[in-house]
Amino acid sequence: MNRTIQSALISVFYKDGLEPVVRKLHELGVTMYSTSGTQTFIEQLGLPCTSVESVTGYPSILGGRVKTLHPKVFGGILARRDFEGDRNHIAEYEIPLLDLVIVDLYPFEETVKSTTDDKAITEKVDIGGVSLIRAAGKNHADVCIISSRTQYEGLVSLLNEQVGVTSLADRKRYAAAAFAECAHYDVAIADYFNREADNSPFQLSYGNKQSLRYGENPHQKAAFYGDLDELFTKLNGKELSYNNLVDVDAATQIIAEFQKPAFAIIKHTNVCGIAERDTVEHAWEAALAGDRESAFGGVLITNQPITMSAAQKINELFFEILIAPSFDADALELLKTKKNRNLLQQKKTFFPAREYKRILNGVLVQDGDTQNYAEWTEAGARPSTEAEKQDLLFANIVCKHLKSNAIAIVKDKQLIGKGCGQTSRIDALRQALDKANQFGFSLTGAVMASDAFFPFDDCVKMAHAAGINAVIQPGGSVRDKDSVAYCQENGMVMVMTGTRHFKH
Ligand SMILES: NC(=O)c1ncn([C@@H]2O[C@H](COP(=O)(O)O)[C@@H](O)[C@H]2O)c1NC=O
Repeated sequence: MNRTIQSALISVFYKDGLEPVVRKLHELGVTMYSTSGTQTFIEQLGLPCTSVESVTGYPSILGGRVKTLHPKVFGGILARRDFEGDRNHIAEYEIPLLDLVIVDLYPFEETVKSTTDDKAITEKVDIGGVSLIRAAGKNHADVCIISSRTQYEGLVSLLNEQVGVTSLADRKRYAAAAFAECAHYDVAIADYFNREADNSPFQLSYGNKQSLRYGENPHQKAAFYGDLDELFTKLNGKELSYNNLVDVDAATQIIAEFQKPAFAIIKHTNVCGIAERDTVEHAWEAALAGDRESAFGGVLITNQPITMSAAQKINELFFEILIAPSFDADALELLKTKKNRNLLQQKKTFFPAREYKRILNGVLVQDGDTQNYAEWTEAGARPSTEAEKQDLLFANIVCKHLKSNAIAIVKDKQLIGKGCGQTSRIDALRQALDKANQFGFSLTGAVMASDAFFPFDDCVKMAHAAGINAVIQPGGSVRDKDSVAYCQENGMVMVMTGTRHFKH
């Protein structure tokens, strides 16, 4: 059933973007009712607006906590136009019918992000606005609900096209969005109030659906829910794919660990090249040299601005995505010459505080792996030298970002060999040694990191035979003493961290 909009209740927190809407409503002869701040805004535009107070006969009380919460407002929204009983009540209590409700809620999530003041946050729990949205959504048979300022443009187009008339399909679509808005808002509130509760339910609500071309494979439908614009500015390239996003996530997490100039190359979420150097250009060269073969088609990330000299070298490689905090103008121009290449300017570092994973018929939730090591116990034949310590720290971080079982071999802050996703630790080491040999790296003076303890002394033996003399691992095996004894007897450094970094 079509409905002509003759009256509207408008109560919005942010007034920006509202002007074209109220001008259009005025042009259509719609009677506008508003709460105080919104009324002032509309009147300052020179448009007539009736206060909600004049409808309810009450002033806004308790500092605005109660302003629209009144039968004369909710009666006008909830009344079923084709119910005689409802029509009689409307007439008897002189309730103005409301055909359109426009609400923009108090910014609860923004307030949580901007302050820790519990009172200020609690005050931003919108009561009246949510009630208006729910009421109008429920009575979508007669009333149209606009529940977010992101819908203003669409509403103006609709009012233009249909000259102030809404169809049932329009109102249903807006009602669906309205209930989603309320659900999202309530999840944010519940999350805040349950942040320290042990038995809090697991609930997540992400708006901003972005449909993807497909999922991990072309036959899988997929979408991303989140706000990429908060993290990146896209400077060039085609739409990011599902697999691209997964790799961008892995890339941003590993680069967040480095303060000095570093460059990392990611393939299928694993880092295949990474180095720390004095400049971005040198970091790039060293990262690439670590595994020139795997780097092809990779996702590249650095924590430094991309200079022209770095761009000229990066430009020689076929890659999918390059992420950097900024790009020099000439560097950007050069890199943009390939139109499908994604260039992302990272606005802020990102490391997840919580991780989620669907398993069986539920969800696993855990803290992000923010810790690098709990202790630094030198258990080998001698303590590590300063240079070894730097490489051991580096290797430990790299290993943390590889799929288990993982081994990382590092020399002079350059990853020269890695083994990951292996079903045995010794296989991971074999893979890492093969990689180092493939590119002709000498292993003398290199260090080795393991994401979890050595169950046997076979890994330290194999590493030693290859020329590696410093090892970092969490420890914790019932047979730790075998590996430790071997290191002690063979002049090797062995650091125990007490922190395992499984990544399944
Ligand atoms: N308490 C109420 O009766 C009430 N009715 C509407 N609001 C909110 O008040 C805001 C608009 O207020 P104003 O027009 O005074 O700037 C909107 O965000 C709306 O969601 C209310 N405030 C919070 O609950």
